[in-house]
Amino acid sequence: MVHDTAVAVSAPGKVLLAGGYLVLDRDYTGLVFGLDARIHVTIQPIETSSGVTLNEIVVQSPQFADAVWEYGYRLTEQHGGIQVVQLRPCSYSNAELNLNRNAFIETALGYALSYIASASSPQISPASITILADNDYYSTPHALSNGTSSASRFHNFGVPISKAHKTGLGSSAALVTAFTAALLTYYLPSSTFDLESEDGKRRLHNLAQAAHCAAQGKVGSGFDVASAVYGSCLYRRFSPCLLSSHVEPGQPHFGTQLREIVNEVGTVGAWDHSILKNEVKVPRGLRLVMCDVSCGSQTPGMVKKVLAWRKERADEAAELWSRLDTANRTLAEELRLAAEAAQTQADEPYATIRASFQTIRTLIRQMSAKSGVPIEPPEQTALLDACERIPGVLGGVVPGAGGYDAVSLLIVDDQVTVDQLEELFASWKFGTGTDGDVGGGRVSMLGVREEMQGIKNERPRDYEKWLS
Ligand SMILES: Nc1ncnc2c1ncn2[C@@H]1O[C@H](COP(=O)(O)OP(=O)(O)OP(=O)(O)O)[C@@H](O)[C@H]1O
Ligand SMILES: C[C@@](O)(CCOP(=O)(O)O)CC(=O)O
Repeated sequence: MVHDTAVAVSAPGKVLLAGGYLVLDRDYTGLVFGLDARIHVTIQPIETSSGVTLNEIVVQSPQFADAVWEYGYRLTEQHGGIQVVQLRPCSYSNAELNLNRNAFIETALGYALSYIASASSPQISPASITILADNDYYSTPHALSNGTSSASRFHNFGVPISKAHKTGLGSSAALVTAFTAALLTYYLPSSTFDLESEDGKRRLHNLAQAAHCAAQGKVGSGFDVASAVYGSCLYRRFSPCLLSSHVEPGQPHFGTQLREIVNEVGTVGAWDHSILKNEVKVPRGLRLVMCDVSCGSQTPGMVKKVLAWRKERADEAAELWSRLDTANRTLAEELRLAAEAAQTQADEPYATIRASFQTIRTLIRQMSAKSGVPIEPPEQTALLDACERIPGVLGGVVPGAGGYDAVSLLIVDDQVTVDQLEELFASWKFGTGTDGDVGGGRVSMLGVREEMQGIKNERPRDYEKWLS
């Protein structure tokens, strides 16, 4: 049963097609595509038959086992914001509760409620929140991901989230962004917050970045949250110091400081990130494809190692990054020009796009060799080379941080090309990687493609079947 006041919001996943590592530095941009795998969040009042209301917010993710989190909340003194505390269902022991914490949900809830209390009213009514993730965020049975199955739109994975194999589409960023947007829309009057407005999106972006960084315990570039809000874009990061100027949640003044940071007023002032949406296009008749290389973990500490190389060999790194940045921006530009051209080039269609992919890959392999980090390891080189031999594949890269997790391809959007890729993957055996735990995995195409739109208001009734 969906309540009249219910709110539903969805946010897309991401792929950083070009600009991995460079985007950590404000001198460079990242070419990020939103993906049409979304995380959907619905929020509605808790119905109590007895009329007794408790200060409780229940969050559930019904596709997973043990995925119910109950929170109590209270307004702290001296503008410390709203403190949320996970409640322990009677049947749980303390040990079990520790296992069941969800840092992304808990942090996003604390940050959003603190902002709401400071920006509007500290009266927070009890609510029930349901999270639903499109199936491609996690490795699923083959039939599900290629859409040939009649299975549920939101597959029941039947395992705890920690046991589900992620495909790297940025579930935590899409979750934090959709979750924050749903809370702001539900609790704030529409005169104070409107998701459709530029100002609403900007405040959502700032708040979701703050919560996501706090939950993951580090300040990354934020390209994933940016694309969850804005969809595909050319992204330049915010200065990390913007988020180091507030006290911890619950401490005096946290609520006020958070509101000032999000609203870009007070001592911190305006955020300096940039989002260029019009610079990013995919020509008609082409599409992005994501391939899940389910064959082992990514080497931990890749970012640390690349940055250590950059520090140690500053001149070498600066020269390489400058060439890589030019190649990345050229790819974005070539895509945009081809998308805006009235007709495709007759003789050698998309030759410049193909060349851009090749340049990027060459430079990434140089960065891999110089830094000793397997960004495009030999196994991925072999896979990408094989994909690129298919005529309808214009090019491919190891996206984001690279490694052994995934490849992204730009292909001609036709069945022949998809069939040829499926055929290639059916017999492809991924080789053994350098860190010992990689090998023998299969490659599969996810059912996702690029998505231009970011955060979106949805109709709560569309999720009725999955709400308890
Ligand atoms: N459907 C979901 N329901 C509730 N929490 C989820 C859900 N999906 C992801 N999460 C939260 O996000 C965490 C995974 O986030 P993490 O940043 O490790 O991965 P990711 O964002 O998917 O990966 P990547 O950055 O490689 O794209 C989970 O441990 C869980 O806390
Ligand atoms: C290496 C980095 O630039 C990209 C990581 O991307 P992904 O999580 O592999 O999609 C890190 C960052 O931008 O925060």
